[in-house]
Amino acid sequence: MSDQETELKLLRDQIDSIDQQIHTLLNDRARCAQSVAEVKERYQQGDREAVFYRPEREAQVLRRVMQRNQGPLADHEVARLFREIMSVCLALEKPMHVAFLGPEGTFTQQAASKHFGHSAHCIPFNSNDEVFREVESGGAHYGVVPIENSSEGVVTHTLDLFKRFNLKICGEVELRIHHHVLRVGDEGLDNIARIYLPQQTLSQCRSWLDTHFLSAERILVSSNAEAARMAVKQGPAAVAIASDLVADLYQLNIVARNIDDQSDNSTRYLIIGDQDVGESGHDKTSILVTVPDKAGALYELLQHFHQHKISLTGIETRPASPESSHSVFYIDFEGHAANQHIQNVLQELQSDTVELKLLGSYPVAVL
Ligand SMILES: C=C(O[C@@H]1C=C(C(=O)O)C=C[C@H]1O)C(=O)O
Repeated sequence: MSDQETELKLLRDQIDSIDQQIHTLLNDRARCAQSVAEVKERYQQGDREAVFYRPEREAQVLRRVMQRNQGPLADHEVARLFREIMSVCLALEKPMHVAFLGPEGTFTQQAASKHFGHSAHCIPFNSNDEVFREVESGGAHYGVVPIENSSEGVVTHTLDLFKRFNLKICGEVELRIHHHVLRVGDEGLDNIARIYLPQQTLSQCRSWLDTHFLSAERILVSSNAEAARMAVKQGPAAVAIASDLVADLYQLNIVARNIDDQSDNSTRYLIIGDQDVGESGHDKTSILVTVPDKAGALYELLQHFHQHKISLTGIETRPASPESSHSVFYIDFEGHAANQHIQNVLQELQSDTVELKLLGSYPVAVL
């Protein structure tokens, strides 16, 4: 055996022994999760199913993993591993069904996998309305819907769905968005006649497309996956703008990478469900408030937050309805509704508003 082989053998024996320990520990952890499930079921009252998924606990586990990490593995890499470990443990307790805006390969699907890990069963739906409906009817445990993109702003349609459906926000997840140019064949960026892409992709990559392909025809489609389907169907004259995942799914070549106008382009998604989430120690609360359309209404609303020193993380105005004399504000702020000072502000807001809908308190995104 050469010196190199001897040294490698020693190290690989060490790795084998560590793997064996990790393996035993993983199954020990899985057994604990099974016992946790038994306890949850034993204490469940009424005929509702026990709540197995606990976002606040998962956020705490992930935060602790990142805090205690000493390397050489990067914080987000160890957290990603633990994310998957919790995903398999939860699946052992109860397989989670998660609805997302499809088709297969959307950024929303990536967000769902990032949040729940790969052991959750993610099911595509044709619209965000259908995702809300599926969760409300109990067909899926949770849903994942886009709420805000760093370059495009808030997805107002999602906000409006919270008025129509009685669902809670159980979590949030942020996803870095990377768009690429996908194509059949190896012609690089030459001879492109048509570009298939959805509207939101055009908004996020417009300057790059104007600089590189001003003359190519732009054809708007319903999703990045649909763009890829068209690029496959039409051959090398057509390209799709989509993600790595879509490139893999449709076996297209990536001929230009990361064409997003904002290098840190990211989208925030909300996890919707029918569950009140406990405190994780670093939480956010979202509310919908309806106020009369009068001068100073927003000022009065915001004063309550100012007085209680509560930081707002987002505020968006939505029209109540065309004939209404009310405005609706969607407000996100730091803190959990179980905290006394948040309860105080909610009470004050209640007496100042026509309607206050508490959409939920949930852990601030960890990954
Ligand atoms: C084990 C539990 O159930 C689930 C699995 C978790 C885990 O694997 O750590 C954490 C929270 C829950 O989503 C628990 O509630 O503690």
